[in-house]
Amino acid sequence: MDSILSLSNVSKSYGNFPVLNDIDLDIKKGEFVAILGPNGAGKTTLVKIMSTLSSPSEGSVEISGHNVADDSASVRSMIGVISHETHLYNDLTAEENLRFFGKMYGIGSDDLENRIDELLEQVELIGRADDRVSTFSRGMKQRLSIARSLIHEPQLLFLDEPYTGLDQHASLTFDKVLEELDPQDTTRVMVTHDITNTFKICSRVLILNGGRIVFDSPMSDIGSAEELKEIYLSKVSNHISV
Ligand SMILES: Nc1ncnc2c1ncn2[C@@H]1O[C@H](COP(=O)(O)OP(=O)(O)OP(=O)(O)O)[C@@H](O)[C@H]1O
Repeated sequence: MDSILSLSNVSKSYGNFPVLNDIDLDIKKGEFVAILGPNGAGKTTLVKIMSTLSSPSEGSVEISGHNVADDSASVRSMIGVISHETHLYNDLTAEENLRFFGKMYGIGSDDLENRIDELLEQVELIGRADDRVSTFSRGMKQRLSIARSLIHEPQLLFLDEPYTGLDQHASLTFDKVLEELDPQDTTRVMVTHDITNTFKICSRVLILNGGRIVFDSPMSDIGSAEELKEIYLSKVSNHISV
């Protein structure tokens, strides 16, 4: 399998405070990688560095062979990010938001209109297409933000606690959206605290603790969600999270 994302000796400090320590990581095309870890382990910082939103203090990141520091513009068109921040315009309708982001990515008009309809169907907001985002609940904004992140069919999708704010039905809908992405077209990296769901949907699991990767395994080597929970506790129990 081809590598889509490589980190070499990545470290990050805020002032004198080290958050990530010497991370080496290679993610192959088609993988669905979960990043687990206690509060303050450095998960969001790692995803921000992977997705060009933050720079490492040391080391380098490559996406599809492009060095992120030298070529962030071409890299950004290949990636999508779903995080706590929805990056939506409140004064625009759902459809106008998606049209705005689609145009920003240079998607042609006919393709874009079809894509907007398809995504609004998928996240079950087609009935609210013409309503302003300011009238949406938090969960609805999160669902629209999921559609926004997929508008340009990114090769690499970063998800930082994407279930935040979603009710049970919306979470299941979102699982379906993720499942429907062709793994060969979209590699996924997800920060989450939900071990049971991670076991169900991810193909590889990393555990981050104290700014280091303390566990990295294909999910197929782990027998059950219970076993993954035990592994998690054994890997984080000796460390105090900050
Ligand atoms: N902009 C910043 N300036 C200073 N310190 C920061 C900044 N962002 C994060 N940190 C610190 O870096 C450490 C790691 O934070 P990070 O958000 O990456 O953790 P996390 O594993 O995602 O945690 P959580 O599970 O709570 O979301 C924490 O100690 C945090 O206080």
